Amino acid sequence: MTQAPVNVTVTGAAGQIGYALLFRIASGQLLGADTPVKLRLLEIPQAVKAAEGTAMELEDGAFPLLAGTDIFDDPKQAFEGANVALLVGARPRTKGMERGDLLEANGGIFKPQGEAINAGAADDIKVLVVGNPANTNALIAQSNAPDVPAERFTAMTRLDHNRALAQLAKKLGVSVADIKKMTIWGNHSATQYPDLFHAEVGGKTAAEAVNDQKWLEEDFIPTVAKRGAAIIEARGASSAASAASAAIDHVYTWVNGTAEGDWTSMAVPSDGSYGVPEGLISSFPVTTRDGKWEIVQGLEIDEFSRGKIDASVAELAEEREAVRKLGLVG
Ligand SMILES: NC(=O)C1=CN([C@@H]2O[C@H](COP(=O)(O)OP(=O)(O)OC[C@H]3O[C@@H](n4cnc5c(N)ncnc54)[C@H](O)[C@@H]3O)[C@@H](O)[C@H]2O)C=CC1
Ligand SMILES: O=C([O-])CC(=O)C(=O)O
Repeated sequence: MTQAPVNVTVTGAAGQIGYALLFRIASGQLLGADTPVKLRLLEIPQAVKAAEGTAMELEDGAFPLLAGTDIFDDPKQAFEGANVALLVGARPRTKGMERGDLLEANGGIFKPQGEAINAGAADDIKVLVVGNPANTNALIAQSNAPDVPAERFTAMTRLDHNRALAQLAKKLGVSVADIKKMTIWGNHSATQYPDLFHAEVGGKTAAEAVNDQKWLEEDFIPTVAKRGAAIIEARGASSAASAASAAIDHVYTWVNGTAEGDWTSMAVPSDGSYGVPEGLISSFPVTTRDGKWEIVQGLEIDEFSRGKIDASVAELAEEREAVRKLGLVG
């Protein structure tokens, strides 16, 4: 271990995603097998004891890369010196709810956390928001951290991206590793648009390889977009291990780069690309390199895709209006 440990702050550490996530971070899967990490866990006071139990188990894992675990119930302390922040802590939805129904309950969590990041995080801070509604919560945190470059705030659509890879691989009888350039556009909600017109499989676009517009429209898109609800229906609780796995993938790719000839999906602050209003945190195809992301430019968007992207972006604009009214963003 030659390098100084990277401070990783995880909120909602005693929750179900936290339980699946922390051990993978400690084992080196978030940042790489050569990077020691120091965990800073944030919980609400009532859940600190449970977080302490998880910290005991982390200790019992004897992870060579884990340089220590500290637990806080104060965001200011938890984000002090943070290099990476995973904002997971929020109420999950239950059967019959849409993620947007959580806006009021969860929105209030992300304003003080944005302020705490602004006040004390390290200069190279990278933030991933997982707590729902993830895109708009990321917008709230970002708007309350005016001294941190906006591009350091991202939200998670990697789980949707992974779901899209898995569904397509199953349909075509190929491995997920054979699929490149998958894109999720828009909001992490039922309006998201998983795009098969730019994804590639065996030298063709995925849409050509599937050659079945009815499946694409009536099966693939709704299956991916409503997978979270299907998991809640089956498990009685929302996705946890797959969400933790996607959070690991998101940060690992951000830090370590996308492969040549491929890209990933991340919800990032729009610069106006593809007609998405500036400032909305919307999912795009992105490449990453040297710890920075860039929106893939120049893709042709046909009428079908345009309609789908616009619908999801309109929902993001509505969510922004709603949190403006609640005084959570300027
Ligand atoms: N973006 C995505 O793809 C996904 C997002 N999610 C979302 O992630 C969030 C967490 O899900 P779970 O771990 O299943 O929920 P959970 O209820 O098991 O755990 C949430 C934890 O957050 C803590 N918490 C609440 N307010 C907090 C605050 N202000 N500061 C720190 N911690 C706080 C709670 O005490 C609890 O321990 C939910 O909003 C869920 O909808 C879940 C799956 C996928
Ligand atoms: O659906 C939910 O509420 C949890 C989530 O975000 C997902 O599984 O994609």
